[in-house]
Amino acid sequence: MSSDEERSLLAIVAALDFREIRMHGRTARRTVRSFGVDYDFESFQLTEAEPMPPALQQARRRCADLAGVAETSLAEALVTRYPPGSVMGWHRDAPVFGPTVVGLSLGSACLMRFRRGTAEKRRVYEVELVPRSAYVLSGAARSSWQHSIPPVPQLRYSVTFRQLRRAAGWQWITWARTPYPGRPAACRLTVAASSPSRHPGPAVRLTSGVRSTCRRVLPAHGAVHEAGPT
Ligand SMILES: O=C(O)CCC(=O)C(=O)O
Ligand SMILES: [Fe+2]
Repeated sequence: MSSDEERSLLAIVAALDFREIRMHGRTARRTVRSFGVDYDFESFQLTEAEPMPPALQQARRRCADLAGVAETSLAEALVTRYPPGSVMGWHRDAPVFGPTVVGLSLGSACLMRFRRGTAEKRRVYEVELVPRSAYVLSGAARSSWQHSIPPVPQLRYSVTFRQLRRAAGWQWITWARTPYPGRPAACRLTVAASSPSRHPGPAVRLTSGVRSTCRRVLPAHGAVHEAGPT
């Protein structure tokens, strides 16, 4: 995406009416706005949201091309506003969403961290997300690795495009009630066949089309906690 394209998309995104997120009884510092589908972080419920404005549909087209999926399969656009110092805690995207997630970064750079494994064996990797770039999370990077955003240095926006695991009907709402440990078999990952020691990091495809292996960071750097309502 060019600087001009980013500027015009930012003008639209920055003017959106963002809403607060309450998770585990606390209000996160980042705020969000959903299009297409709305996901409630506390009740794990999906509801229909208003359609994406044309500028987001255009961005979705580019992101769908990058990921090699049909643009209409990216049913949700979640716009997140990160004020300086705000974070996104460790998570995997809910199993109600499909196998491919595409994220677009706007405004300023941040890191995205990845981890998996139990505490003593845990490895943490990170990639830099530069503004105007997009990343694709699929395979194990989507389903097995957790990801987080450590405190962002400056105001940043992201647009996360996600598929619904079941496009038709509303049966998947019951899946959304099942948090990760008990997620249905259909949500299991396609783990890369490569040996974990040779390819230890998650394969995250960035805009360049290069499958980059993330840089490993010390486990101590992996802690990202939701900041309080300050
Ligand atoms: O800010 C980002 O790009 C990460 C967004 C994310 O992880 C999510 O929306 O689930
Ligand atoms: Fe995520």
